[in-house]
Amino acid sequence: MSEPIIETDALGRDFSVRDGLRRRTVVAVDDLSLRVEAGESVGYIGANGAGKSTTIKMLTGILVPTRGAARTCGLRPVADRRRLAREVGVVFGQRSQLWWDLSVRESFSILAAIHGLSPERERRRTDELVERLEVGEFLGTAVRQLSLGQRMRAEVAAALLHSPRLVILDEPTIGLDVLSKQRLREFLLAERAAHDTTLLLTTHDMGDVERLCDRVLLVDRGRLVFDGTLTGLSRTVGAQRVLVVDLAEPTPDLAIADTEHLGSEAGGLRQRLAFDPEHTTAARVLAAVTERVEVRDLAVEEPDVEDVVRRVYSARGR
Ligand SMILES: Nc1ncnc2c1ncn2[C@@H]1O[C@H](COP(=O)(O)OP(=O)(O)OP(=O)(O)O)[C@@H](O)[C@H]1O
Repeated sequence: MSEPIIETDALGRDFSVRDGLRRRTVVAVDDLSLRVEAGESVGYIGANGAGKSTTIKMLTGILVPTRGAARTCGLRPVADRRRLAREVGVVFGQRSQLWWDLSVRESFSILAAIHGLSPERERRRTDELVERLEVGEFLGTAVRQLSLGQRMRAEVAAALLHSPRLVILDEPTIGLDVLSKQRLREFLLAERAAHDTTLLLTTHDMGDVERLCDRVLLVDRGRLVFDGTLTGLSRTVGAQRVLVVDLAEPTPDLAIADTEHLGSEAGGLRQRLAFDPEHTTAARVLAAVTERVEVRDLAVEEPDVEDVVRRVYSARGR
């Protein structure tokens, strides 16, 4: 087997925090052992404070581990941090890595210089990313004047300019509208297909995980509690789906076998019914509803990551 892109062995990190007059140790990450192969796309998920950012910081050499070891792209993240920067691209959804007062084009040129790209490679790669991320129309605009969607496209292009083998994205689609999310996801999929790029992303958006990731790692209180596919994760907790029905007339709360009534809106014109896909199907629930009342419209909502995570946590006695 070829060398993994990420490999950790019992990795851990503690923080000492002030608690009144005393100091207390917070175990942010503990006993984390995992292996991510080249070309994989992995969703790293967990509730707020589970330890995702701390893991990413250790993998990229920003934080020194308290215990254990990590290798990223075959390098030691802290000791080889400068070499590692050439292999990894990082995108933070909530923090800009671009120069606020410079234009997007100028930011790209500086990054190309930092990474030591030849003029030819810089031109080719910039052209490719500008076209595929549709950045051209605002290349000359100062970063601070961009909309969130434009800025995220510019951030992603900047992080990928040096063609990193590993791209780490921390909440890449947060705050984006549906269309911008979709375009960003399509781009990432195409980039992965074209260059066999490895993706590691943290997100609270199920859509990101569903569309982009073939593997999910779930952390709880710093520990890895699940490693597998999204379907496998949903199955472990019997994740629910929700059928939303718009009815022809106001209707009292529907009581349908194998469903849980989650709520009604507009005096019963819209109702939400949760069901477990292991026990019934959307079609069967819909059939039972249409026996009682005329259905005008419907939608099936997938469980979101938060919901799945909550269920895993409650199954673990939290
Ligand atoms: N610099 C720090 N000093 C003290 N405690 C910290 C520090 N960084 C993180 N922690 C603590 O470590 C734990 C894990 O935090 P971390 O930011 O890694 O979680 P996260 O999963 O990324 O959360 P979020 O989804 O909110 O970003 C939390 O309890 C957090 O308060």
